[in-house]
Amino acid sequence: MATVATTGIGVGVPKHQPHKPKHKSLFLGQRLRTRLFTEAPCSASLTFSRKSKSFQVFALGAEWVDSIHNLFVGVGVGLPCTVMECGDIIYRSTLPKSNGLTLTVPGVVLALGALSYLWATPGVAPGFFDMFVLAFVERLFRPTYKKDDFVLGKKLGEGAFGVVYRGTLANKPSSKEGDLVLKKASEYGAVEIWMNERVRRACANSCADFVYGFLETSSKKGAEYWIVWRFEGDATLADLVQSREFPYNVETLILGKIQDLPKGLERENRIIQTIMRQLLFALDSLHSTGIVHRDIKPQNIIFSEGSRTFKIIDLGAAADLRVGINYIPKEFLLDPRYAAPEQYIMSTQTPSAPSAPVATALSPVLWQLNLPDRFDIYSAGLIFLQMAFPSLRTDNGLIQFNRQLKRCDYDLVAWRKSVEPRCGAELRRGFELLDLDGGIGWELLTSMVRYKARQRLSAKAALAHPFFVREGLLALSFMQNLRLQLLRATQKDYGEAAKWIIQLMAKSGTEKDGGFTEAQLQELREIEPKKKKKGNSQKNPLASALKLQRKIIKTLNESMDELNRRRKSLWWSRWIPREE
Ligand SMILES: Nc1ncnc2c1ncn2[C@@H]1O[C@H](COP(=O)(O)OP(=O)(O)OP(=O)(O)O)[C@@H](O)[C@H]1O
Repeated sequence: MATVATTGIGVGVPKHQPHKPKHKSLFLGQRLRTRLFTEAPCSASLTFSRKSKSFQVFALGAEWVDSIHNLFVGVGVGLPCTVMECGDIIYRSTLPKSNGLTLTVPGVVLALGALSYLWATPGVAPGFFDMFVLAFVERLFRPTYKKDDFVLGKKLGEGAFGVVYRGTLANKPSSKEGDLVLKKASEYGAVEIWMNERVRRACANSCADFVYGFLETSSKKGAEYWIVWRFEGDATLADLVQSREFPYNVETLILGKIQDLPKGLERENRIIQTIMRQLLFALDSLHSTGIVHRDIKPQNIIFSEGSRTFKIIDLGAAADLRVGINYIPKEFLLDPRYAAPEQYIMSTQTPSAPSAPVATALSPVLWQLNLPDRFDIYSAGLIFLQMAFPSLRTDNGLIQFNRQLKRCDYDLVAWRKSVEPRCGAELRRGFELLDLDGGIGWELLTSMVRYKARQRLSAKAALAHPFFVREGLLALSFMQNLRLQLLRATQKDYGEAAKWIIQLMAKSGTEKDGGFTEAQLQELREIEPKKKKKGNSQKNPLASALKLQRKIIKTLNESMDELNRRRKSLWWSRWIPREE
């Protein structure tokens, strides 16, 4: 029996027929059957007459299996006979022998396209595997805890959403394993537990070592989330940066000893490079799994004494864009000192994430449209600046810098031009540090701190930047130079090009042929920003209608957001363990 597989695009008689039937009626019958076999997406045994009836029943049943088979084999892109050997359906001996899969170029391209979509950031396929296999297995094997298993110690910090304590396991008070950090959190604790669980499975080394999280409800205190980590160390990057010894104090921590090198810019630059590399590495791992932190600042970067690296803490404001958790385009919980100018990680035009499977399926598209990871990159860039310029390490210094940068339209080069001629010794030293090795540090910094998210480097691209290659700009190899050129090319904003094309379209439009004429485009432009003018809406009924329409859409969006938020908080918070 020969197997024929089609998607049903091709219809009709096979292209080559070495043996035509002698009778017309027989020929028509043959056409009908060919049609049937080629139009239905099925595997068919091309046997004659009586058998074909029983085959039709089988064909319906096998339809699903075959549609998947067809997708990957790629048959059906074109007419049937262009993608399969048809042979002659009357003389079975001329039919090709079944030889399993027939690979075609369009089929391979289609399959590769589908695979790369499924694996593109934030990763649809790894997401399904993580949620339905890894999470499940983890739940079966991990130890569970309840509040009474812990003894609370010294308070380490108190934020708007929780209190953090040092603590120990009640049954192992003096062991290293018992050295813990516990956070008692409000409703945002649920998000933090979700993010920590995701991170533990996807990139455990990037964030503080998460132990367990659970919900405790009591009639007295109501609902409380408890989140438990291993104690990583005493110092955050904020503590270390504030020291007069910075960056030499970090060198001792990372290497465990003092280097036998003279103190100076070169050595400081190396230490800052190491800190930035570790921070970007942690960010890259987070972003690759679809999580955007949204609160990157020195206070949330802890030095892990065990691994001698910097790790990220406090995932309470993070958004998981793989499944849409904590992603509400118009809502933000930001530290204004480190927040990127856009304030939102997703365009406010993007509706809130729909149900989890839909959000997951669309996540690569939304990620590419918004590049939400660039929000964290801006914050990391500010940390780089603070490390280079001691005067920006205080709150006041940073706030003042942010004001100056805003005045320069977030253009670091313009900021430098405005402050450098009259700057003091400290600021000058910072510029000198960044100008080492042909200014490669400054180049990286200006690629991270930019107004437009799309123009900022991703964490992965930043890690590939020549700043992290020891030789510096002048000693760059051909390949490194090529990589730098590529980085610069990908940083370019193509928004202007898009505007130019629209403009061109507008110019080519005429009243007769359709398209926008320049005059119409001008009209549209006038409706846009000047609608705030008094009395303008009365004069322009179209503008009033647009305003009303926008208001309705806004209200609808807000209600949908609210509904989504409620629905979302239902499905995933079921995964958070509760104290029995
Ligand atoms: N795993 C850890 N190991 C050691 N110390 C930790 C760990 N996690 C948190 N800390 C300490 O606890 C402090 C507060 O932690 P965290 O930032 O998570 O709490 P928070 O309530 O969100 O605080 P804030 O709102 O101020 O950011 C940190 O600054 C750090 O000093």
